Amino acid sequence: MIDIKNLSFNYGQKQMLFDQLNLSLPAGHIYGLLGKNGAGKSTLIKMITGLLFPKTGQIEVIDHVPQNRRPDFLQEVYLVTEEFQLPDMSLKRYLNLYSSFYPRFNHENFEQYIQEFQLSMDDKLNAISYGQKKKFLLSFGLATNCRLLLLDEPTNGLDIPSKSQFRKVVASAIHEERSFVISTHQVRDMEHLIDPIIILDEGQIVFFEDFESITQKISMGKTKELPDEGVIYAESTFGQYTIVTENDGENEGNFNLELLFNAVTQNKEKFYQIFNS
Ligand SMILES: Nc1ncnc2c1ncn2[C@@H]1O[C@H](COP(=O)(O)OP(=O)(O)OP(=O)(O)O)[C@@H](O)[C@H]1O
Repeated sequence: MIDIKNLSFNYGQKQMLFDQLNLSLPAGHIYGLLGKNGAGKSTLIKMITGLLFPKTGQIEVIDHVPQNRRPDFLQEVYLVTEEFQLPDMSLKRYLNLYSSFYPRFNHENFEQYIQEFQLSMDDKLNAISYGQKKKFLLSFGLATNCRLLLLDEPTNGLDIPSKSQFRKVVASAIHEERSFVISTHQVRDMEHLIDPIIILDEGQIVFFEDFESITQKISMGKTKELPDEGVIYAESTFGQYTIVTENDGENEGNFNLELLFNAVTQNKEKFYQIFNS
């Protein structure tokens, strides 16, 4: 669905943000795109949707070159950005105007989603809160039935109950012809939703693994004493250590996405070795 080859990109005269980046994302998954501030997640998403163009290399998305921005590409891609502006009109009017750009827009689903998020068709888009606007955009994006949905920090601004509603509606909307890419720092909101996990660091994809292979190859746990050997990464918290070790095959173990992210970004070579041996 997304094929990126040897992508290089920099803003203006700045140093390279991506240097020969390669990434291939088949359909049917909810990809989690993680990275530190400034790693380039939003930039990569903009390139996938054709809002920014590569300096060198190729990007192919749903058999299209995104930068051509052809209508038959745009009707298959929906991007919910972190910051956005909505026109001064009701949900109903917005729906009447914009749903026709998406040939498979499902009005019934849209109504289910906004009901789930406790919005009303008569709500005015400029008279609802940031979190409510976000819920509206998520509902609209999911209901487009487009093949690629990109969500940049989708749970920012959502209250606690809405985060689980978000997980529920997103999980219900994925199928094998569709892909979602979710870029986020809110890793706790995404546990058990995003799979595979992609980590972008210093211009490269440093980690790209599915949940099954992660839990097969590494385990996470707590201990009072740090073992002499076998620890890939450790964090000290409240008088004990949370550790990541190679899985010896006996451990079912807990899974903690935040710990995985910290471990990978601090010990890239070791993770590369474990997952590529
Ligand atoms: N319009 C721009 N002009 C110049 N530099 C930019 C522009 N937009 C982003 N950058 C720079 O590119 C780098 C990547 O930015 P980007 O927003 O893609 O990162 P990110 O991973 O999404 O960060 P965050 O997690 O903070 O949202 C940063 O160093 C940023 O300063």
